[in-house]
Amino acid sequence: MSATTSSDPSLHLSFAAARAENRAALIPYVTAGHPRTTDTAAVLDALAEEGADVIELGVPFSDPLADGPTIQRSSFEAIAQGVDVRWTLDQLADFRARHRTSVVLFTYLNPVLRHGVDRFLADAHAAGAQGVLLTDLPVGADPELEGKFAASPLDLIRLIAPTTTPARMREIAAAARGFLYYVSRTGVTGAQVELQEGLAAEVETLRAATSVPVAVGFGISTPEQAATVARVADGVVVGSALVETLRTGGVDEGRRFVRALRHAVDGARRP
Ligand SMILES: O=P(O)(O)OC[C@@H](O)[C@@H](O)c1c[nH]c2ccccc12
Repeated sequence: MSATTSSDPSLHLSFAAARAENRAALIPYVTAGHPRTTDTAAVLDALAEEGADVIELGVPFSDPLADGPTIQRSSFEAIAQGVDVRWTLDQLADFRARHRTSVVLFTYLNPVLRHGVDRFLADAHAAGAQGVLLTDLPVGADPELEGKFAASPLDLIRLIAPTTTPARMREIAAAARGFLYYVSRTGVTGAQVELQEGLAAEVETLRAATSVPVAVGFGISTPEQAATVARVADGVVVGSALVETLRTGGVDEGRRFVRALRHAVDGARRP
């Protein structure tokens, strides 16, 4: 395992750099191996080159319960091409040799357990990941497993939903590392048209409860929506809309979409 130095990428530094420029961090999500395994290196390069602050890289899983149709489909197509934890980490290591953009691995508990938790933590760190988001590991659900993450250099990213009670919210906010992910609406991932009313107030409440930045995701599909969220949150996550653009338009269209998101988020500077 490589030793961590102060010049290594970190989620803290990525958000601090965005904050210093008075802008929100842009966090695109892509599924590893999608649309084609041969696209992944170019997709990741395009995200970094177009100014992603943090990349959320999905390790496809066969039962993606939290995902809507677009990301489910991308996961099934990637799995059909043989994509797994090992392959994804190899792609990440390859990317890390070229770019310093922070990377959060997104997956479910099952692929991590299959790979072996200790081995996953060591391999993900060695490949150059800064964080891990496991949608089916709620705070306090498995203290032993969570302890292993806490002892590792990787930040375990926690999710908060509009349905999370205030008491539970404080618990999660206190346990947060790297950043807090506020799910801006109930349901599964996927592009939608209207953003939840009252988002600004929800994000303010969260920011007051935690020492880490608050990123918002779920249903942000256009540059205009990204700009709206960028005015109130520390980070903006865009998944399904980008995955769909990559599927229909390939890497070039995906790159143009991220450029448009970046431009919109930069134009939404906060007071
Ligand atoms: O796809 P959307 O609606 O843009 O939402 C972000 C999202 O895809 C990404 O963060 C993500 C992918 N799968 C998830 C599962 C749970 C929480 C978050 C995610």
